[in-house]
Amino acid sequence: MKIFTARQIRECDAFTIQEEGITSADLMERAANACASWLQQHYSNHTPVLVVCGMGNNGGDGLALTRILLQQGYPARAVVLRHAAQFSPDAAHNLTLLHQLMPENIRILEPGQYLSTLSEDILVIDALFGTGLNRPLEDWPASFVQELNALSNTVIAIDTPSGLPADSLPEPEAAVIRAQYTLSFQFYKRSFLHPEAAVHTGAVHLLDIGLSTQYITATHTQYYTTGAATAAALYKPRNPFGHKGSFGKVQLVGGSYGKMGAIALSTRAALRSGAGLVFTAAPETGNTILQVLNPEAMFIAAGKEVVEKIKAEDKAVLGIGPGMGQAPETGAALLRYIRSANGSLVLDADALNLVAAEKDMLHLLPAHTIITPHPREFERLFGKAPDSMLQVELARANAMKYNICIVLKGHHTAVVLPTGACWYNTTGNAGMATGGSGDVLTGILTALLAQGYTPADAARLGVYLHGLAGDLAAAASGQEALIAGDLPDWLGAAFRSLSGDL
Ligand SMILES: NC(=O)C1=CN([C@@H]2O[C@H](COP(=O)(O)OP(=O)(O)OC[C@H]3O[C@@H](n4cnc5c(N)ncnc54)[C@H](OP(=O)(O)O)[C@@H]3O)[C@@H](O)[C@H]2O)[C@H](O)CC1
Ligand SMILES: [K+]
Repeated sequence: MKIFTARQIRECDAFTIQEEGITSADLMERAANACASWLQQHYSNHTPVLVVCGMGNNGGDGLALTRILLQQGYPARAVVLRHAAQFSPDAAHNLTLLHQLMPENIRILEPGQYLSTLSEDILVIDALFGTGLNRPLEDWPASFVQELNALSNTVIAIDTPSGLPADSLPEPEAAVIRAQYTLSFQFYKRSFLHPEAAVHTGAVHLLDIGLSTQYITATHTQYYTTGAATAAALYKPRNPFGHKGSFGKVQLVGGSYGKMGAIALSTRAALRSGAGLVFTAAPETGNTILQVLNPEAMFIAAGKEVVEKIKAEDKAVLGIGPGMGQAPETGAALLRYIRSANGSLVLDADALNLVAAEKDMLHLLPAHTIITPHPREFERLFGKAPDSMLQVELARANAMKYNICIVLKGHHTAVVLPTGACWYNTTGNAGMATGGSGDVLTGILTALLAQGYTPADAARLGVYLHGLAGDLAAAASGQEALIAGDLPDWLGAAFRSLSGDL
């Protein structure tokens, strides 16, 4: 799904209005009705609702919503902050309609006025500012938001939590609503996909308000989300006439004293991701444990106690790094391999730390190599960024510079392609923030490459499947109990969901 900027969303609104021959007030009515339906599904009409409105169109949505809720029997009230000289035309129109229906349920707050005490059972709807926010909140609106945040009431934000920009991240101390839910129209706003915003958005629900598909299809963006539809489109069902030679050869390289488990996890994940043949290349000391853990995989001695040589089996796709350690012999072996490599390749963990220590290696990476850093490994490779969105921008610059795919791991892992396109993943949960999760991802990605997926497709599909396996595992055993070893066991169900078979 495409992610648009606030400016593009405004254009999309205008395009839709023109295309359908409707008024902007009609579109606002549609938006307010979508919110009302969501609320109806989740809260009975005995729930007291306070809609806190601004004077722009976000406030207009809030005023229209108050009217619709009143018509549905909710005890709903609106307060409007007089933060500007005038209302937007559609907000003014909806203020009039609400006034005609229930004038006593509207209160206008003048600058410096705050809500007096609010009973805890009141559901607060935040319709102060949406995508029209054009600067950080200051003075009265800022302290008003801080005051709302201090209450224990449930807060539901309309379109965006007020104070949160759509296309950038706020300063850490900025006044931004903390909502339990955000009901956002049609699109993710880019900021929602970054961890700094999660505390403000709460759970995000996208409400379809029928914006123009023609505009959406024709409009360029470099930012996307990978959801179920994208993943299903990327998936290539297994050829029923295939044999083990048809599904590729995976060779996972890594392991060292005390870290054989990492490469064992990658191996298991590759086995569960459809690879025809899987080899584990690890130090000899790991032979017994690795063969016992994954009897389906073949063992290759890559050194005595540490990885000293990396040699690809015929036509194998390599995934290098899990548990590999950073011994000098290992670094030298990696450099030798990368100098000669020309096929698909995944680099993770210690392989990335070795590259970070010898940055010239970045220039030697075969085209479209997939690297899978977590934010700290990323920092060692490419330097620091002030926030996670600027870190993605740094990733885009480096993916284009080195012609590689960067899988920047996080809450919404960003898959950054050599074209500069960035795909935010939408599966996964905090239970997966546990040792070994990344090793599993390396196995999945390498197995998909071996089966002929392009690096861009393998990266997006692999990250999605990894997160979905985590979601299924967490649904079964809870996030706390989730361990990386559970993930390969849920890959089968994750794959099946791609063909609608779940
Ligand atoms: N996306 C859709 O499909 C639809 C969206 N709708 C809703 O419209 C808003 C966007 O409405 P817009 O009028 O463009 O903007 P806002 O209501 O978010 O805010 C504009 C007003 O806020 C003032 N402003 C902006 N920043 C600040 C600030 N930091 N402090 C104080 N005041 C601020 C601005 O005044 P200026 O001083 O800048 O002139 C405006 O008064 C979108 O989010 C949806 O909720 C439509 O209803 C339908 C479809
Ligand atoms: K809002």
